[in-house]
Amino acid sequence: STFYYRYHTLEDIYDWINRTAHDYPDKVKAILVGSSYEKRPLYALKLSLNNRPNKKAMWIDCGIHAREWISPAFCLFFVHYSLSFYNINAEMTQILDNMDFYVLPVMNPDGYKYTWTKNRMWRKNRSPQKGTSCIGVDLNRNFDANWCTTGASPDPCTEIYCGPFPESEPESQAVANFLRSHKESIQIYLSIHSYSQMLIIPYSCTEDEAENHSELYEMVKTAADNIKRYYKNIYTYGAGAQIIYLAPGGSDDWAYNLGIKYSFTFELQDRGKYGFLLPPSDIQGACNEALLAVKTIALKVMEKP
Ligand SMILES: Nc1ncc(C[C@H](C[SeH])C(=O)O)cc1Cl
Ligand SMILES: [Zn+2]
Ligand SMILES: [Zn+2]
Ligand SMILES: [Zn+2]
Ligand SMILES: [Zn+2]
Repeated sequence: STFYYRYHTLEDIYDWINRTAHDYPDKVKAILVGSSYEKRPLYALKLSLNNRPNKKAMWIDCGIHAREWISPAFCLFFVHYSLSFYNINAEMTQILDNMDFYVLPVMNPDGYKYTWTKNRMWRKNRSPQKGTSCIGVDLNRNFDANWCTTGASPDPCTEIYCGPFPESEPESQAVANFLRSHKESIQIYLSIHSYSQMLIIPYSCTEDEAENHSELYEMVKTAADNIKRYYKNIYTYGAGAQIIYLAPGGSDDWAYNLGIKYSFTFELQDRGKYGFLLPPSDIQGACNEALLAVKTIALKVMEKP
């Protein structure tokens, strides 16, 4: 169906979440992990296609930044692909027999709604701030990882506002709480963003190297090589502070420091031609590329002794 190759309103995504959980009651569970500032629910879908007990899990969040519409599109695509190709695609079957997935399709629903109704280029959440009419916190500067140092701003009127304190926002707090309470089973963290076609590993919040840097680097290099080989598209890869910018308070760095040693941020298509306004005709290609990177990383982690 063409459903997965179009962008969807927040309401349609909520309907899709409920329908998917309803249609696959023994494989998919909708977990309410929290709510947004404007009291919209934050649902994560737990995919468990093989009822082998105590499987490790991968966490994937989408839509932390409102204008990055390809991100939620990938989360929907990924859930659909997993359910449709289990016992059909060998690699996906191997992964799903070994690993559960937690997929949070829209981490910033208030912001996402706002991009459909008021301002397509909105990035932050929609929480009002004291002493100013400026709205919103950059949720990817609100996590407790070198919080609000160079690369974030204490000014609520900027796009990279870190918030009044770490985890000040209901959305970042919900994700941090869930990861804290599931850190024994969640082995891989992945946050989906756009644009610029990058596969980012820790750290972004400091120039220091992550302790398993060479292992993480090898994983994203292999993933980027696969994307080049199968889809003729170029993704750059490496530590955030090296390849994009020094920036603190990101979810991937925080998850890494929590102990989730396989932590990644993907920046999907494109490289600037359309940027955040990636046309629906490019959704399929962007999602296929991201899926290949997810498979590459999942298989590498499974191979680890
Ligand atoms: N830890 C991080 N990982 C990735 C990024 C890049 C995204 C790209 Se939109 C951002 O700027 O929030 C930023 C940070 Cl702070
Ligand atoms: Zn029913
Ligand atoms: Zn739980
Ligand atoms: Zn982003
Ligand atoms: Zn981005």
